[in-house]
Amino acid sequence: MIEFNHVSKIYGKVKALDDVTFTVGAGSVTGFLGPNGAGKSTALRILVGLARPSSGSATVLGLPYAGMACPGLRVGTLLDAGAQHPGRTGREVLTLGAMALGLPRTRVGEVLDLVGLTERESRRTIGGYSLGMRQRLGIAHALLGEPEVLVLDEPANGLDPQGIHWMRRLLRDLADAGCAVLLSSHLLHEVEQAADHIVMIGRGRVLAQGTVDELSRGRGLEETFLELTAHTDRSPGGGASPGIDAGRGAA
Ligand SMILES: Nc1ncnc2c1ncn2[C@@H]1O[C@H](COP(=O)(O)OP(=O)(O)OP(=O)(O)O)[C@@H](O)[C@H]1O
Repeated sequence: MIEFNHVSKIYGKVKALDDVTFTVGAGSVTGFLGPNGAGKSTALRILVGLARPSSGSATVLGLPYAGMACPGLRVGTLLDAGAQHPGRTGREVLTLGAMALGLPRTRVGEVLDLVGLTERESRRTIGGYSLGMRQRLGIAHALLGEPEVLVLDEPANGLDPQGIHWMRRLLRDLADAGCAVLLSSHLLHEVEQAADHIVMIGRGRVLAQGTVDELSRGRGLEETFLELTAHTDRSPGGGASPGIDAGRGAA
């Protein structure tokens, strides 16, 4: 469904991604977990054709995203909920999206219901939306085409506890219906509760991957995450530790 095949990306002196290989299968919620600057957004941008890999390839449903006939119908994406036009109403954004995908306008009401935005909220301009409402709108937009694959970058940012619970349920239901969901986040507990598979990334490299149980190693995912990412900080003073087998788990 989603395949990263030895993807590397170099920006000047920064190796944002280094030989990243993993797969997200149908019917799975895969958490893409890593600290700030680990390379998560870069990987998702490459997946949906917004950036080119320096080497390797990323495909969705067996094809490069840019090579799909109408990717919006099969692949739902939410990369930056804050990037929506503040002067448009939520309903306008969704109506434009539905029209671009050749979908009936009735689909707008359906996705609004799915994400819990009311009719009244949908008629307000996005400039007045909370971040949580923008996230819901972004998810509604991603769901317009009833996609087989869903790619979400930090979708829980700004959601309150009820919102996070709702999103978890939604992603589970979508996966149970056969959707392949890739959920990028640096929020460990969000990913732990929403995902069945985890890919941990640090400093551009896959540090480990497997089921939540496999990576928890009987002591909790947080311990594994902290151990593997402790020395992968890209900020000043951070640096890779020779004690970490950065290739562990990479297929
Ligand atoms: N367009 C770019 N030009 C130069 N460097 C970039 C660019 N995009 C990303 N980088 C660098 O690549 C590295 C990975 O960044 P990326 O945004 O993919 O990480 P991330 O895991 O999504 O982080 P966060 O959780 O903070 O969003 C960082 O060192 C970042 O500064």
